[in-house]
Amino acid sequence: MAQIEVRGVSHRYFTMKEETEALRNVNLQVETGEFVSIVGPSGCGKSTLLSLLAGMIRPTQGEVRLFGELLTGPSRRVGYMLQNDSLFEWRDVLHNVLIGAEVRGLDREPARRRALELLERYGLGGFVGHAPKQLSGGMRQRVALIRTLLLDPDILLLDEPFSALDYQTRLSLGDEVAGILRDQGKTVVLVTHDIAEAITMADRVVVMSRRPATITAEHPVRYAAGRLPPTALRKEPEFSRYFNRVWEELKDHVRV
Ligand SMILES: Nc1ncnc2c1ncn2[C@@H]1O[C@H](COP(=O)(O)OP(=O)(O)OP(=O)(O)O)[C@@H](O)[C@H]1O
Repeated sequence: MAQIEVRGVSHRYFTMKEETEALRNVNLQVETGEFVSIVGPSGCGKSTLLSLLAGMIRPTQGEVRLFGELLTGPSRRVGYMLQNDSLFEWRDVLHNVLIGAEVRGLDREPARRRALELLERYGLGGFVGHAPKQLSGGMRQRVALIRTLLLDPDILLLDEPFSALDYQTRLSLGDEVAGILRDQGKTVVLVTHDIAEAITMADRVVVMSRRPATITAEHPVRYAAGRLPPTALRKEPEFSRYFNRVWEELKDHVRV
């Protein structure tokens, strides 16, 4: 059984002024432990698809099933990470990581121990008492990821988590995050504009059309499978083959 099942999903937004058809008949299955990237032209409906998976909105048509059950609202088994790290500036790193646990009312001491363990394990052990503003952009995103991991979700939804960062930081954080997520064995759905990032991080790349978006192609990335960090995969001979294949698929949907 697939962990995520999107069946015949269409979504329209209604405002006072207009109606926007964001998604049309989207079908997608993601297996347990799989890492799927979603690429598509700007404004096509990628974030809408993630919001549906997060249970924050309901589809106008079709259904989303997680773990075999119809999704009717946010699930505790799903973590969501956005482009903006949304750290609270007045809380130190540890207390930012603990925020979700507090909201959920988890026991303080075990949560604190696990937070410290994760911070240590992923290179932030020396920054526990720092304020977010004392950290680099890449470190802040790592804190945001650890905050999400603390709640131990089975599924992680990542919406352009690196796009606010400069290119070098983006590359090295991509390596770190890919390593952390493989290490944690999570099911991941990553939305990105960056084809290279999509190919080198995921087991499968899903291409969406322009709005109303549907899935036009899926490319299993057979050479990756967590074998090497994303930056090393960029140097592999198969990389450009996958890149061109995805770009060929995508370019007709991109308007300049
Ligand atoms: N809350 C909303 N109300 C009305 N329209 C919306 C809402 N959210 C998104 N839309 C519209 O739905 C369409 C799809 O938006 P969405 O944010 O899902 O696209 P995207 O592919 O994630 O965009 P980007 O590539 O810019 O991040 C866009 O036309 C957007 O303006």
